[in-house]
Amino acid sequence: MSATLTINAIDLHYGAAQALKSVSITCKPGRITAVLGRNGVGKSSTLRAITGINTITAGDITFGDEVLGKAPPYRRARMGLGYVPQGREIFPLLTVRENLETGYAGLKRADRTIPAYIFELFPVLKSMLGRRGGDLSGGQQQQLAIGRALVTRPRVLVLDEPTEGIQPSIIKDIGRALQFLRDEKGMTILLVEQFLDFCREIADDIYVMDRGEIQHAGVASDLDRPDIRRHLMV
Ligand SMILES: Nc1ncnc2c1ncn2[C@@H]1O[C@H](COP(=O)(O)OP(=O)(O)OP(=O)(O)O)[C@@H](O)[C@H]1O
Repeated sequence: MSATLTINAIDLHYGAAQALKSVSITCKPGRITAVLGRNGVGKSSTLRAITGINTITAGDITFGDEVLGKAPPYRRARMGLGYVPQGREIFPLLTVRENLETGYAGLKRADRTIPAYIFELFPVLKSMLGRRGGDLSGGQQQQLAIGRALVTRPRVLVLDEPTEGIQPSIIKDIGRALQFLRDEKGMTILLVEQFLDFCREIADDIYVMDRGEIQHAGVASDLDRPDIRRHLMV
């Protein structure tokens, strides 16, 4: 069921400005891959290229043995790409249940249920099903955004800075949830992060970006190396 996500030498431009230069990343099933780097180095652009929100100008992205090509975001979601955007983008006026149900759009009628394991990972969502999304704390909204992505039955889960602005106890819950998805569901997980300790703890493979390029590809323990940390210092 799971699939390898391969980003192969992609470029991305905003007008004349080049944001990504020949970026290559391989995300394997049952592993957590983290992309690290300072503000503005191209991390979110990489994720938006994967989801199809932004169009690449060179290279290709494959999902299993399918080339994504020009597939629009909704088709990528149907192929099994789950996305948790930066800033969460939950619907503030919809209830928690309705937010989760927005994940049904690409599913066959028979699959339109909320898998029970989502409430085991994030019990707060069950107790707040009738509350409006906008009434939740930032951390609860992040759990909701992850839950909504899981409703779509992803094979690959892509998360943009899931710990940003979140309190430590909820960061721990999110870390445990990602480890569960990796270990028990064999999911392919790619996350962009600036929080090094979080990556050191839960990531398997890491990529360090600087100025639109991958500067280092390795394993999480490389984050202890001074030459790698140098790329990450503000
Ligand atoms: N829509 C856009 N139009 C023009 N330039 C953009 C756009 N989005 C991003 N950029 C530029 O592209 C570069 C990479 O931005 P990107 O958001 O991918 O970086 P990032 O590493 O995710 O940073 P952050 O952590 O701040 O989100 C930056 O120079 C940024 O200013």
